[in-house]
Amino acid sequence: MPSDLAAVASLSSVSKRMGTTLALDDLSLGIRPGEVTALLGPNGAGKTTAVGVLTGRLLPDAGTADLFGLDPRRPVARARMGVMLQSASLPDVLTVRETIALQSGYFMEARKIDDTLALAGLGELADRRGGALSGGQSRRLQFALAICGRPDLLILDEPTTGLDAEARRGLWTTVRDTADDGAAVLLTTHYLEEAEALADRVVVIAEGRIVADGTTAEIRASTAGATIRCRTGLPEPALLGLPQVRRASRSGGEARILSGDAVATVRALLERDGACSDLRIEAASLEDALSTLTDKTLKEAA
Ligand SMILES: Nc1ncnc2c1ncn2[C@@H]1O[C@H](COP(=O)(O)OP(=O)(O)OP(=O)(O)O)[C@@H](O)[C@H]1O
Repeated sequence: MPSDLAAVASLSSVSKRMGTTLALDDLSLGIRPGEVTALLGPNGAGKTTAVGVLTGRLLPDAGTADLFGLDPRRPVARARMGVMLQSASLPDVLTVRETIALQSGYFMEARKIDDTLALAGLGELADRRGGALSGGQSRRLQFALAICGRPDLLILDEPTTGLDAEARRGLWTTVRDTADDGAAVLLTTHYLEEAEALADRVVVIAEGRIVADGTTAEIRASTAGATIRCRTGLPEPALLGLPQVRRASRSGGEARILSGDAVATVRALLERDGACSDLRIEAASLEDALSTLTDKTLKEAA
């Protein structure tokens, strides 16, 4: 449920250079309680860097980061946060239960170990040693470590990469429940279905800047358009030349056209190819909306 409460963590006009790349460019973002915020963007957009600054792992070159009103490097602020990064080393020799018990010991109000095991889908693996876990099972253990302390802020960097469909759905349920219980959740993801299923709010970034911020429906509407599919003999450049076309691709005999005005595009398409068949028009998907948004940024920057 979206909240009007003040942000528990925020970046204010943060810029951060990583090597030669300006990974964050004057970026401001607040994460609110009771809300799942999804950070979406293409590879290299700056998502992990934003998480790094928010969690105190990276220092901003300019601007400020704030975690529960404190510097994110302060242990007292970090104690209220659960984090699952893209990679983490887990103890090889401890069992899953022992690793969770060790981490839970740092928190005053940790969940019961059996509850954490169940929430992360690890009940049957409780006695397996860390070194014997598969990739997906290790991800589940990292998730367990992020949630075991009942954090007020849960940060998940691409949490479901490598998880099977059942584990992914289980994680979504726990993440949703965590936000419904009042915690703030920030997750980065490449999976649009994940943002659609989970997020109250989607923040799209490209080249270190925010290019859209709203619900998934708002983001789709902000690039209002339609996807046209049909069988046509027209080559890609001819499709791109039709009125209002933002992008076009062909696969086999089928063309897929993203248009800002489906009627104008289809009218011209039928004029140019009378043999066009199997014509279907759908509302643009979130994926189409995102590529339009991030493409636009790249073009404006060029
Ligand atoms: N340690 C580093 N040294 C040099 N450049 C870096 C470093 N870390 C990140 N970068 C660059 O900073 C930019 C932002 O990277 P970041 O990892 O934040 O992107 P991302 O949105 O998380 O990408 P992905 O979706 O691929 O995980 C990229 O161009 C990346 O190459």
